[in-house]
Amino acid sequence: MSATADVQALTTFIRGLPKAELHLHIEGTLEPELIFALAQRNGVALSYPSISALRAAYQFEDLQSFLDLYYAGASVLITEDDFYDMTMAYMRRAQDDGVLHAEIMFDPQTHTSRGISMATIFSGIARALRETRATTGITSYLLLSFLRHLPEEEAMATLDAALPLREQYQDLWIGVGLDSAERGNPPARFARLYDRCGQLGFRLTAHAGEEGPAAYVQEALDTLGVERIDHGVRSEEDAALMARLAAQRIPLTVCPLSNLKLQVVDDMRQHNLARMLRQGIMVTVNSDDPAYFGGYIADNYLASALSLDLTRDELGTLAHNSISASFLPEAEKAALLEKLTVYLESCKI
Ligand SMILES: Nc1ncnc2[nH]cnc12
Ligand SMILES: [Zn+2]
Repeated sequence: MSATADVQALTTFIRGLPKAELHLHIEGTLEPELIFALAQRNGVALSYPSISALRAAYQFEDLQSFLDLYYAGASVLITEDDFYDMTMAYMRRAQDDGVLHAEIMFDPQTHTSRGISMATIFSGIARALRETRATTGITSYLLLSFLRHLPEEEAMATLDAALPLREQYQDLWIGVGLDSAERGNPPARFARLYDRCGQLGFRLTAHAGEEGPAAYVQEALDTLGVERIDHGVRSEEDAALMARLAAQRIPLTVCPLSNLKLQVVDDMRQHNLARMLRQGIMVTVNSDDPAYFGGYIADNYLASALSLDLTRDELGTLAHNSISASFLPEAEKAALLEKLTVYLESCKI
């Protein structure tokens, strides 16, 4: 087979892999085309003259340089339909990439600070997720993410504003996360918030060890009590932590193209995804903010496979990990894992 045919076959294999996406910011799925369409619909002024000029600005030197554009892009989201359209666009892409279950983060503070109501945000996103579940069978959960560059009191107020909606969205809103600028904003600043969220029965995740040190991963586990770490790639700097992650099977939701675009790694061939996988760490592959980082989940699998020489068995393990590390009930996990087994068997014939 030619190299091109090889890549095509690999792409088809990856797209067909039944998988879960566990680290995805819905605001990070806003493609420039949709940003411009929504800006026009809502009369929002943008600082870029054209779609191509905006796309050309997607050159980031670190997390903060990305976040500045990401928050600016989210300013076009005003109405319930805007949140619906954004979410539907992502779910269509996820379906094309073989995603059977998605756990989606959203940042209410990015919107409530502009006067958008919590009800509008929930309603638009949830309508798209429920419609997708009904028409395709793809399931999804929502993780309400708090912005760590803002004070804990504001996160508490955000939780207070969202809680009255909990019952209405109990089929979707099952957990919380912590995102935004990591350096200088250690997890421990949100200990009281996480204590409260844990008591309320929410599943707990937090970004840690993306740009911040391995100590933040440890702190997210011990002080916040999270079950899953978003990113966690800098855990490798602490051998004892690595041993713990492996022994306790603590999932890391790794986002390879994000790490490349935000210069967490200089080259995909240096990414530690394969090393961690081969050390028995429960790594998963995800897209983070696909509209900004040049690829959805299948692109992340493919870039990792090509740069790190992942075998098809290893790609199967990554898909297996994604389902196992999800917050689905055990019976639903088992059903998805069965689909994965059948798929992998069918590829061997
Ligand atoms: N990769 C990332 N890290 C931290 N906060 C984010 N918000 C959206 N994407 C993020
Ligand atoms: Zn993220």
